[in-house]
Amino acid sequence: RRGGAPWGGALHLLHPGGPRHLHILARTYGDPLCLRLGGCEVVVLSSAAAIREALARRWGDFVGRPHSYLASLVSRGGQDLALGDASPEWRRQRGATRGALARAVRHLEPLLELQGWALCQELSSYGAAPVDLFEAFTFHTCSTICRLAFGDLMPPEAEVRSFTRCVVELLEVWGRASVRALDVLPSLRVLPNAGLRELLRLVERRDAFVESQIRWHQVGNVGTQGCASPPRDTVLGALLGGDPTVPMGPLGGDRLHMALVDLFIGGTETTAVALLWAVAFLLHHPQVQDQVRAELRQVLGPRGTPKPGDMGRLPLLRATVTETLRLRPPAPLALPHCARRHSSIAGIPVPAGSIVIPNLFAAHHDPKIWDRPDEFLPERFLQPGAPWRALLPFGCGARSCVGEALARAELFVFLGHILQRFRLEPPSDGALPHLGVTAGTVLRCAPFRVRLTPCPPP
Ligand code: HEM
Repeated sequence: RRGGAPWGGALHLLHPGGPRHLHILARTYGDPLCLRLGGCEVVVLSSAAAIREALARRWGDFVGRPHSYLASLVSRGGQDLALGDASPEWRRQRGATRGALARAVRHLEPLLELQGWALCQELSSYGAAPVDLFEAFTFHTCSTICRLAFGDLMPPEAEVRSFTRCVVELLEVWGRASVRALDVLPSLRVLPNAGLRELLRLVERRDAFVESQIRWHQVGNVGTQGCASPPRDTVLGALLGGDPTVPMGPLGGDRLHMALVDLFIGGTETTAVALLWAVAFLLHHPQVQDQVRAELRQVLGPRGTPKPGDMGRLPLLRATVTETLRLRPPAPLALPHCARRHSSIAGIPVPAGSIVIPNLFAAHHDPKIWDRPDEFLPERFLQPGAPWRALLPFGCGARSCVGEALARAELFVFLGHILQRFRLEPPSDGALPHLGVTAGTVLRCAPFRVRLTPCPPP
């Protein structure tokens, strides 16, 4: 409808250009863009105004998630916080998880200090050799969630590293075209599928790790610092009912299991790729690196380190993180929503059952809102009147990201620690990272290497 996007346009949805092609389609055919795919209405929203209208103002109409064969297989029949449809059980699961995270995030400062320090120690160990930082970043974002979830009773490092690889591989295998095809072409489900077998093997490994942690904490062990399990101020402790102030708790069974799983799946790779994109842009813009480092030195002195509460005092570091999230939102198409009843967006009728895709990538590149939208300009967020409301890397409304505060704090603290300790330089052949985007649930950047040169003490 609206502009009558041809069937050929719909094929772009499945094409590995992903969000960028949807963005071009929206510019050509308008917003919202309505397509018919395999008998289903798909509505793509490409402006912040339309996304806010659907997900925040009319949240009750669009709070659902579409049914998916694969999502159901990996989430114990849809008991998932992120992919489960809206129901009273889901509402309780989301309320309890948000409450538990919000409580744990209040104690974030020492935890991020420790994790930021450990990250820089690992980076120091690479010496002057150019390195790909993907593995280090995913391990430290996953460890942060482990510390929040399990406190000082978190599993040993080797186990967390192996679990991190499992979480990353799971998203990679799930995103393969041969596996995704099972969602749209049911007839393929009767054929053997190597990707699906691998996906189910990874789900088993993921579940074994999470289940062993829940069991270990339920029986009331004693941690290295003598605290009884589950510690009240951890996410798992609060979800198990250790904290009566957490609303809608306690959780149990599959809902508890899948809530924990979602913290790891939702928070590991997204946060790590945001850090990687920040490093990639800073390699292209060494002058921004120098300015952020100067700000860190001036505000924190020679020994201070950035804390989550310093965002107001370190506006350029914060703006650098924000500009990275604008240009490369780690979840470029968010997660699909489903219309629970007949509704409308921007005056266009949307039938019940339609799939609604918020194209955050397009909204963040909208030339009507953003001046020079394709350029990395952190200073745009230092100016009065910057269009903050058009920035939606975590979505908005009733299904917005539950880990937003944690992710923002991690990105700010980790990037600050790295820039205080190291100059980011390209390898000796001068090769700069490729900044192009590819399709996928998570917006990965092409692998690149960086040299980490220790900064001389001020
Ligand atoms: C830079 C990092 C992150 C980004 C950009 C991001 C982005 C998003 C987006 C766009 C959504 C979908 C919103 C929608 O459906 O409209 C989402 C959902 C979600 N995120 Fe994040 N996220 C990040 C980090 C995290 C972290 C650290 C956690 C937890 C520890 C987390 C847990 C979740 C969960 C559980 C959901 C599902 C919420 C629901 O369906 O009700 N995310 N996130």
